[in-house]
Amino acid sequence: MKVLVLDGVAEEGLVPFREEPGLEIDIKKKLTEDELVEIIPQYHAMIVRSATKVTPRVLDHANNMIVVGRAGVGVDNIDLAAATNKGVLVVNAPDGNTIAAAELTMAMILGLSRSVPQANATLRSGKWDKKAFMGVELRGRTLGVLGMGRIGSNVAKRALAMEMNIVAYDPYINEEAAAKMGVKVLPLEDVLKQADFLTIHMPKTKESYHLINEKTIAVMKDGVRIINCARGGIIDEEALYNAIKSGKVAGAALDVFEKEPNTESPLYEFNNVIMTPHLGASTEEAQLNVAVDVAKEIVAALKGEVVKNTVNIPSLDAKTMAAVKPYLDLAGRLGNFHAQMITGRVNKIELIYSGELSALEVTPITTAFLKGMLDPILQENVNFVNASVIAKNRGIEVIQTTAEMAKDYNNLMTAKVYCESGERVLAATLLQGNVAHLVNIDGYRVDVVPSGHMLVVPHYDRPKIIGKVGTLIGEHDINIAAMQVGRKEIGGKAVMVLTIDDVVPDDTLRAIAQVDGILDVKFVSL
Ligand SMILES: NC(=O)C1=CN([C@@H]2O[C@H](COP(=O)(O)OP(=O)(O)OC[C@H]3O[C@@H](n4cnc5c(N)ncnc54)[C@H](O)[C@@H]3O)[C@@H](O)[C@H]2O)C=CC1
Ligand SMILES: O=C(O)CCC(=O)C(=O)O
Repeated sequence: MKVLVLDGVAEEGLVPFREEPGLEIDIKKKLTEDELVEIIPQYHAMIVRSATKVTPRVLDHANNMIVVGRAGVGVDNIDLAAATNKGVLVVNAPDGNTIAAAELTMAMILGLSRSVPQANATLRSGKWDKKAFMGVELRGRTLGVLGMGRIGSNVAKRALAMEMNIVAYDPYINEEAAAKMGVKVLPLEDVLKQADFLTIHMPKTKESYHLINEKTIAVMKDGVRIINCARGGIIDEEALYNAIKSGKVAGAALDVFEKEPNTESPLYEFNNVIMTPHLGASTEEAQLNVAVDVAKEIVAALKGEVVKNTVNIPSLDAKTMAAVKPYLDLAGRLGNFHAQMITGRVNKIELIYSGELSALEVTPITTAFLKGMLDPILQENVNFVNASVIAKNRGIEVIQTTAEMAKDYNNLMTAKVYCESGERVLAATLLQGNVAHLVNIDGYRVDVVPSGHMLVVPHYDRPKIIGKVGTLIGEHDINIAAMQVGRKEIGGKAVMVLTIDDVVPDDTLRAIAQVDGILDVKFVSL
């Protein structure tokens, strides 16, 4: 398999690739979208930092791509919807550069409070100008933190050591944990009102785009200083320009910009604005950390192992993964079995998880069912990443419910598929040794290991029918390995499941279907 490494990801961090036999690494600096589109089909994985834009067009050509890794936190340069649709897993390395970004933020806060870069520049131009650089102390001043995640909380911790008061806004934060740290969580407006320094540490999303704008700046204290080491676009740069010009904002420190690279901006006009070229993660330690972390994740993804930091599918910890893993195979088989039993458009899928299963994280099991069912039906590549999206895009309603009791079983997965030709129900359980057993077909009890070639034959429960089917199969030299009949009442409808050693030719299937008393015949191969 081939891995493409872009954007100057630290080469010394790529050890996990070099230790993996059969992986080839291509390291390239910067490619245009056209260049990327041309070479991308040959790669199975790719690592980027923030410079490369992984656009829908790039992904559209990434026909062998399994995983895209971001050596860092922010994945706003990767089109997640396009990656998911294409079935490409996106992983990041969210922990490795936290301290680097938090320390740059502290440098920005201190730089703003004491005008270090400006004083340095003035001195170098030959002026000993003490009067121009009267600073302010941080001790006793209030730092407003917007976004109290990994970086925000590390900034708060460091600012507390500088005896600042910390107020924070984060709608998704655990207030108790923040309070224990000595941070007061407040509504946005209160944080804006109280902050002497305001620092941003949230992702750029629809909600956070231009969160700092003319209106929110108007709420802030006169003389506030604003720091953004998170993402460009969270601050409306025009509104910031006007607020600095009017003196409302006493200073700003920006590591990130709405458009990057950014070498020209009206903000360059002001001496009280400090700007750095997206250096938050640029420490030797952070770059080594993120490269190692993302390379490990990519190796795991390529080997089909548990991946921790998935961005476009929910990640599972090792314990949860171990619990659900045997059911993924069962669900995949059940889905695939269904795909071969139904005819016509599927409208709705209802999955009921009973018994022990009801206590598990069942969403990945649902995904495994969808993959098992949709993969044989659709032309497009269906995998764990895109199975749910594909179902949704095709208007298939997927309902998953749980029930504590599973009647006669410790665990039972029941899959009801509603399609144009009606409703079909299959139920399966895991018995000893984690072996999947199909235990119900359309309400008829059976006990079949869903594997290999099978014939499912609904029929009337009358003498000679089973014998005729056996004869027809035998005439084609096909050996029957096992047979099961499920019926609800004597002489009513029944279902026969034959496990056979070979593929049954179409003309034999037609001959079986014509036997008097046979209602249908389906050949299922797993
Ligand atoms: N300048 C640079 O080189 C670097 C920038 N970053 C950026 O810093 C940001 C924060 O990174 P981490 O702390 O690692 O992420 P994180 O995911 O640990 O924390 C983000 C926090 O923001 C909160 N949040 C999300 N939407 C919000 C909203 N609308 N309002 C208020 N809070 C909101 C979340 O609840 C979370 O607690 C990211 O945008 C990341 O891309 C990260 C590393 C380096
Ligand atoms: O890779 C970098 O230099 C930037 C890191 C960053 O912005 C992030 O991790 O979100």
